[in-house]
Amino acid sequence: MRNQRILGHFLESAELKKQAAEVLADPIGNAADLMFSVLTQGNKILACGNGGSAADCQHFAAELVGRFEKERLPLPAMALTTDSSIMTAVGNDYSFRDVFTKQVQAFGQPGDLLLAISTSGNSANVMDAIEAAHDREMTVVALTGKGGGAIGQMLTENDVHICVPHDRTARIQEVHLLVIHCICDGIDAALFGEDVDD
Ligand SMILES: O=C(CO)[C@@H](O)[C@H](O)[C@H](O)[C@H](O)COP(=O)(O)O
Ligand SMILES: [Zn+2]
Repeated sequence: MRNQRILGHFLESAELKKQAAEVLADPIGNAADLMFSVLTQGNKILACGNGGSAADCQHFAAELVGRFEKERLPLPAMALTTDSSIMTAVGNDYSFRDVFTKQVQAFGQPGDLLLAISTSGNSANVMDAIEAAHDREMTVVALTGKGGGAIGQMLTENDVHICVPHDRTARIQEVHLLVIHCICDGIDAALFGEDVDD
Protein backbone atom coordinates (compact mmCIF):
# COMPACT_ATOMS: atom_id res chain seq x y z
CA MET A 1 0.00 0.00 0.00
CA ARG A 2 2.69 2.45 1.06
CA ASN A 3 4.92 1.36 -1.82
CA GLN A 4 2.03 1.90 -4.23
CA ARG A 5 1.78 5.47 -3.02
CA ILE A 6 5.50 5.98 -3.50
CA LEU A 7 5.37 4.36 -6.94
CA GLY A 8 2.55 6.75 -7.81
CA HIS A 9 4.78 9.75 -7.03
CA PHE A 10 7.62 8.36 -9.15
CA LEU A 11 5.36 7.56 -12.09
CA GLU A 12 3.57 10.90 -12.03
CA SER A 13 6.90 12.75 -11.84
CA ALA A 14 8.47 10.70 -14.65
CA GLU A 15 5.39 11.09 -16.86
CA LEU A 16 5.31 14.86 -16.34
CA LYS A 17 9.00 15.17 -17.13
CA LYS A 18 8.57 13.31 -20.42
CA GLN A 19 5.54 15.35 -21.37
CA ALA A 20 7.01 18.70 -20.28
CA ALA A 21 10.19 18.17 -22.34
CA GLU A 22 8.20 18.82 -25.54
CA VAL A 23 6.69 22.10 -24.36
CA LEU A 24 9.63 23.42 -22.37
CA ALA A 25 12.62 22.70 -24.64
CA ASP A 26 12.30 26.00 -26.56
CA PRO A 27 11.82 28.31 -23.56
CA ILE A 28 14.61 26.52 -21.64
CA GLY A 29 16.98 27.04 -24.60
CA ASN A 30 15.94 30.69 -24.79
CA ALA A 31 16.57 31.12 -21.05
CA ALA A 32 20.07 29.61 -21.36
CA ASP A 33 20.86 31.89 -24.35
CA LEU A 34 19.61 34.96 -22.48
CA MET A 35 21.60 34.10 -19.35
CA PHE A 36 24.72 33.39 -21.43
CA SER A 37 24.47 36.81 -23.06
CA VAL A 38 23.82 38.54 -19.71
CA LEU A 39 26.83 36.84 -18.11
CA THR A 40 29.23 37.37 -21.02
CA GLN A 41 28.33 41.07 -21.09
CA GLY A 42 29.59 41.38 -17.52
CA ASN A 43 26.18 41.40 -15.86
CA LYS A 44 24.83 39.15 -13.12
CA ILE A 45 21.85 37.01 -12.17
CA LEU A 46 19.74 37.50 -9.02
CA ALA A 47 17.29 34.77 -7.98
CA CYS A 48 14.19 34.82 -5.77
CA GLY A 49 11.40 32.47 -4.67
CA ASN A 50 9.74 31.08 -1.53
CA GLY A 51 10.08 27.74 0.29
CA GLY A 52 11.22 25.00 -2.06
CA SER A 53 11.78 27.65 -4.72
CA ALA A 54 14.12 29.53 -2.35
CA ALA A 55 16.15 26.32 -2.16
CA ASP A 56 16.14 26.17 -5.99
CA CYS A 57 17.53 29.73 -6.12
CA GLN A 58 20.40 28.72 -3.84
CA HIS A 59 21.02 25.54 -5.80
CA PHE A 60 21.21 27.53 -9.04
CA ALA A 61 23.54 30.20 -7.58
CA ALA A 62 25.84 27.50 -6.21
CA GLU A 63 26.09 25.90 -9.65
CA LEU A 64 27.01 29.18 -11.31
CA VAL A 65 29.41 30.48 -8.66
CA GLY A 66 30.93 27.06 -8.03
CA ARG A 67 30.43 24.77 -10.96
CA PHE A 68 27.91 22.54 -12.70
CA GLU A 69 29.66 19.66 -14.49
CA LYS A 70 32.69 21.36 -16.02
CA GLU A 71 35.60 23.32 -14.57
CA ARG A 72 35.23 26.98 -15.54
CA LEU A 73 35.51 30.47 -14.10
CA PRO A 74 32.97 31.41 -11.41
CA LEU A 75 29.86 33.09 -12.83
CA PRO A 76 28.05 35.87 -10.91
CA ALA A 77 24.70 34.66 -9.53
CA MET A 78 23.18 35.44 -6.16
CA ALA A 79 20.17 34.02 -4.32
CA LEU A 80 18.16 36.77 -2.62
CA THR A 81 16.87 34.23 -0.10
CA THR A 82 19.89 33.64 2.11
CA ASP A 83 20.55 36.69 4.29
CA SER A 84 18.33 36.24 7.35
CA SER A 85 19.19 39.71 8.64
CA ILE A 86 17.99 41.36 5.43
CA MET A 87 14.93 39.07 5.25
CA THR A 88 13.90 39.78 8.87
CA ALA A 89 14.72 43.50 8.85
CA VAL A 90 12.82 44.17 5.62
CA GLY A 91 9.99 41.78 6.58
CA ASN A 92 9.69 43.36 10.03
CA ASP A 93 10.14 47.04 9.16
CA TYR A 94 8.34 47.06 5.79
CA SER A 95 6.51 43.89 4.78
CA PHE A 96 7.22 40.37 3.58
CA ARG A 97 6.20 41.55 0.12
CA ASP A 98 9.32 43.72 0.09
CA VAL A 99 11.98 41.14 1.02
CA PHE A 100 13.09 40.55 -2.58
CA THR A 101 12.15 43.95 -4.02
CA LYS A 102 14.50 45.85 -1.68
CA GLN A 103 17.36 43.55 -2.72
CA VAL A 104 16.61 43.92 -6.43
CA GLN A 105 16.66 47.69 -5.89
CA ALA A 106 19.92 47.43 -3.92
CA PHE A 107 21.85 45.02 -6.15
CA GLY A 108 20.16 45.07 -9.56
CA GLN A 109 21.77 47.01 -12.42
CA PRO A 110 20.49 47.54 -15.98
CA GLY A 111 21.38 44.44 -18.01
CA ASP A 112 21.21 42.09 -15.01
CA LEU A 113 18.69 39.25 -14.99
CA LEU A 114 16.19 38.14 -12.34
CA LEU A 115 15.43 34.43 -12.07
CA ALA A 116 11.94 34.43 -10.49
CA ILE A 117 10.60 31.07 -9.27
CA SER A 118 7.00 30.48 -8.17
CA THR A 119 5.01 27.29 -8.72
CA SER A 120 1.69 29.16 -8.49
CA GLY A 121 2.91 32.24 -10.32
CA ASN A 122 1.09 34.22 -7.64
CA SER A 123 3.57 34.90 -4.82
CA ALA A 124 3.29 38.63 -4.14
CA ASN A 125 6.93 39.14 -3.13
CA VAL A 126 8.11 37.48 -6.36
CA MET A 127 5.66 39.55 -8.43
CA ASP A 128 6.92 42.77 -6.80
CA ALA A 129 10.53 41.73 -7.43
CA ILE A 130 9.73 41.28 -11.14
CA GLU A 131 8.21 44.75 -11.25
CA ALA A 132 11.34 46.17 -9.54
CA ALA A 133 13.56 44.30 -12.03
CA HIS A 134 11.65 45.77 -14.99
CA ASP A 135 11.98 49.24 -13.42
CA ARG A 136 15.75 48.69 -13.31
CA GLU A 137 15.90 47.57 -16.97
CA MET A 138 16.63 43.98 -16.03
CA THR A 139 15.30 40.99 -17.93
CA VAL A 140 13.41 38.16 -16.21
CA VAL A 141 13.38 34.38 -16.53
CA ALA A 142 10.29 33.11 -14.70
CA LEU A 143 9.84 29.47 -13.66
CA THR A 144 6.17 28.87 -12.87
CA GLY A 145 3.40 26.27 -13.10
CA LYS A 146 -0.40 26.14 -12.75
CA GLY A 147 -0.88 28.18 -15.93
CA GLY A 148 1.62 30.87 -14.90
CA GLY A 149 -0.69 32.86 -12.60
CA ALA A 150 -0.27 36.62 -12.32
CA ILE A 151 3.45 36.37 -13.10
CA GLY A 152 2.61 35.01 -16.55
CA GLN A 153 0.72 38.24 -17.22
CA MET A 154 3.55 40.52 -16.06
CA LEU A 155 6.30 39.31 -18.35
CA THR A 156 7.40 41.26 -21.42
CA GLU A 157 8.64 40.03 -24.80
CA ASN A 158 12.23 40.44 -23.53
CA ASP A 159 11.59 37.95 -20.73
CA VAL A 160 11.38 34.15 -20.82
CA HIS A 161 8.51 32.20 -19.25
CA ILE A 162 9.03 28.53 -18.41
CA CYS A 163 5.63 27.31 -17.22
CA VAL A 164 5.41 23.65 -16.13
CA PRO A 165 2.12 22.17 -17.40
CA HIS A 166 0.89 20.78 -14.05
CA ASP A 167 -1.15 21.85 -11.00
CA ARG A 168 0.66 20.05 -8.21
CA THR A 169 3.32 22.12 -6.41
CA ALA A 170 5.66 19.20 -5.66
CA ARG A 171 5.61 17.95 -9.27
CA ILE A 172 6.21 21.47 -10.59
CA GLN A 173 9.19 21.90 -8.24
CA GLU A 174 10.65 18.60 -9.43
CA VAL A 175 10.54 19.84 -13.02
CA HIS A 176 11.93 23.25 -11.99
CA LEU A 177 15.06 21.54 -10.69
CA LEU A 178 15.49 19.69 -13.99
CA VAL A 179 14.97 22.98 -15.85
CA ILE A 180 17.70 24.61 -13.72
CA HIS A 181 20.12 21.81 -14.60
CA CYS A 182 19.27 22.13 -18.31
CA ILE A 183 19.94 25.88 -18.11
CA CYS A 184 23.31 25.30 -16.36
CA ASP A 185 24.23 22.78 -19.05
CA GLY A 186 23.15 25.20 -21.80
CA ILE A 187 25.28 28.01 -20.34
CA ASP A 188 28.30 25.68 -20.07
CA ALA A 189 27.77 24.38 -23.62
CA ALA A 190 27.72 27.95 -24.95
CA LEU A 191 30.79 28.92 -22.90
CA PHE A 192 32.74 25.94 -24.22
CA GLY A 193 31.59 26.56 -27.80
CA GLU A 194 29.74 23.25 -28.02
CA ASP A 195 27.05 22.98 -30.66
CA VAL A 196 23.90 23.65 -28.69
CA ASP A 197 21.75 22.23 -31.51
CA ASP A 198 23.28 18.76 -31.10
O1 LIG B 1 8.26 23.16 -1.10
C1 LIG B 1 7.12 23.43 -0.83
C2 LIG B 1 6.00 22.55 -1.24
O2 LIG B 1 6.48 21.44 -1.97
C3 LIG B 1 6.75 24.68 -0.08
O3 LIG B 1 7.80 25.08 0.78
C4 LIG B 1 6.43 25.83 -1.08
O4 LIG B 1 7.61 26.15 -1.77
C5 LIG B 1 5.89 27.05 -0.33
O5 LIG B 1 4.60 26.75 0.13
C6 LIG B 1 5.86 28.32 -1.18
O6 LIG B 1 5.48 29.42 -0.38
C7 LIG B 1 4.94 28.23 -2.38
O7 LIG B 1 5.09 29.43 -3.16
P1 LIG B 1 4.88 29.46 -4.75
O8 LIG B 1 5.66 28.32 -5.35
O9 LIG B 1 3.41 29.35 -5.00
O10 LIG B 1 5.43 30.81 -5.15
ZN1 LIG C 1 8.66 21.02 -1.90
